[in-house]
Amino acid sequence: MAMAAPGSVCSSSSLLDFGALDDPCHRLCSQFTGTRIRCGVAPRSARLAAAQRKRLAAARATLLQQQQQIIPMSPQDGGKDFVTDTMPVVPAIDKPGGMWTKPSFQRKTKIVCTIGPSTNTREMIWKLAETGMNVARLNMSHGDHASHKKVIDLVKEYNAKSADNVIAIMLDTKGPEVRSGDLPQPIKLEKGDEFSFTIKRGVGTEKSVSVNYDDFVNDVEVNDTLLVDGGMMAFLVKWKTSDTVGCEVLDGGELNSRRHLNVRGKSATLPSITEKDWEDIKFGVENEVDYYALSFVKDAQVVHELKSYLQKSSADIHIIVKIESADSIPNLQSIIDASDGAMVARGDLGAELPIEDVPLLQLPFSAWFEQDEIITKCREKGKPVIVATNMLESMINHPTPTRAEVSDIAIAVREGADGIMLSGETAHGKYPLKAVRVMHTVALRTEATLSEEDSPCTLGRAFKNHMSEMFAYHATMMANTLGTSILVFTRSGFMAALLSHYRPVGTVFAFTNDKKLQRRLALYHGVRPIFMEFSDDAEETFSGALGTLQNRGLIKGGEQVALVQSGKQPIWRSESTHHIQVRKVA
Ligand SMILES: Nc1ncnc2c1ncn2[C@@H]1O[C@H](COP(=O)(O)OP(=O)(O)O)[C@@H](O)[C@H]1O
Ligand SMILES: C=C(OP(=O)(O)O)C(=O)O
Repeated sequence: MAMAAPGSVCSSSSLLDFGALDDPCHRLCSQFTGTRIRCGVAPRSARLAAAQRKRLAAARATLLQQQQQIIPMSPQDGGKDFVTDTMPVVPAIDKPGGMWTKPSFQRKTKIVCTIGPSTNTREMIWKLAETGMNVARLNMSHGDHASHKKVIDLVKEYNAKSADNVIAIMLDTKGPEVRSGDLPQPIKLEKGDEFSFTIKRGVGTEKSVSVNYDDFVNDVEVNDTLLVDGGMMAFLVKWKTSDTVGCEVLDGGELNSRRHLNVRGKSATLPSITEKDWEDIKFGVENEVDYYALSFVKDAQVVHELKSYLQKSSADIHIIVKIESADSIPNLQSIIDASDGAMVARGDLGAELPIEDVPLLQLPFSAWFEQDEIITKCREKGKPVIVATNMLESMINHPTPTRAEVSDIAIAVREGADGIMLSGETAHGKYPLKAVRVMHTVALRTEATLSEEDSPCTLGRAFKNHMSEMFAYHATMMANTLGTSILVFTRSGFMAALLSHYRPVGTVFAFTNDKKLQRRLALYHGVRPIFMEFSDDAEETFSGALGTLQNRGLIKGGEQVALVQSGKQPIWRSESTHHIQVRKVA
């Protein structure tokens, strides 16, 4: 039975609609309606809670078993290594069209890969995608439009050819970042050496290099500490003139071309969206990217400005705000409210703030779930969060990660990040595929250890008022209890994002008739987006979706699945309808 929404009053018995009824299913779900409330409200009895925990553990064990069967392996990464030593791996299977294995859809935390010289070919884009990349990031601080266009076209070609995988494209703006200029060759500097940074163009000698930002000399004071690449090298400012800043080297090293420059504790006074950024944003509109990662956002105003530009351009591109500037911290909440998602850009953040503050700032992305206003926004909008930078830094040059890097990934997964990001590891590293595979495996392992209690707190004031949230919540609880996947049918992505936010144990298969939405959903935690044409007949759509999953080996006959249909744009009725069913796959 379906129910009318929003605003209609419903009894608990009308909440759930079972396509293929069976007794255990009925029993479990009726236990749920009205009683399965976490976040401060105790379960009905300890016995019930223990039974539920047991069921969840069993569901997780089954899922993990399935996941272990489909760990991807690229030909390049073939052979034994630490991953194969610890987990069963299915050998690569050659498929027509150069696809040699499926990525594991069941990893919930998504992997964002920066594309650069190591990976900007057709072969590498394919391999990254098949190894586990979910989002391809283009860093506009490097390369030109022609090289980024080539990558966009390759990702689109992959998406068009891949039967069951889709990659989102994220354009990361350069932003008001301060960088040193090009150098003919790297400069070696030692502690105590004198070196200067100048706003004069085209300087690149043993003693001085250009800086791309004219107000640099005004922003910097004598005795400031200047950091290169977040602290790889450090300089003490000793003097300045109208165009040059003279420094003494505190921590030496090798200075390469176009390196990040930060003044410890200060943000540059540049506008958040520079002229170059507007050019790049326009390029993103023309090439229909899925996300902008907006650099150095200091306040919500800049997000509104970009949104209104996108609206005028009729461009449906979501904005991920990069939190990387000291100035953004006091405005964190309004920035997040204005955005479609956020990135903890730890590189610049760790340079502008004391480095020991960075993990504390990463924390609020999960702690937000306990902060009323932000949890409400997250729940209503299901905004994704990406943790970025240095996650597998040592793998730029080495084939295995450090233990600390593995722990860093595990922490981000436990904190509930939607995405974890690779930068230099995939852009210019020696082992891009191995890095993706390590991320994949560590995320998968960590997710398998998380209990339902680690999911974000769910019930609050929005629950009482918002029909979609209530359905997303109950669908999650129901699917968790039964150990099922969830199928959601969505035209706007809203219900899929809500379900993702509730972090169900099983995969959320999000069926959509919109290819752009399909790509966008690739970033959302636990969501496996699948394109399908919807029929006017709901039953036809449902059986088509179940058939697709069965044909692809994603569900098996006899397995139960939960079906959820959003109320905003129902697939089979003209009036607004919400619907949850549990079905046994034929
Ligand atoms: N499109 C590109 N073209 C050339 N090099 C790139 C590109 N994207 C990334 N890189 C290289 O990979 C490094 C790491 O990527 P990322 O962390 O995104 O850059 P950065 O830290 O410089 O902002 C960059 O410093 C640059 O050397
Ligand atoms: C992701 C980051 O930004 P970018 O690499 O673009 O400087 C960062 O600073 O962590």
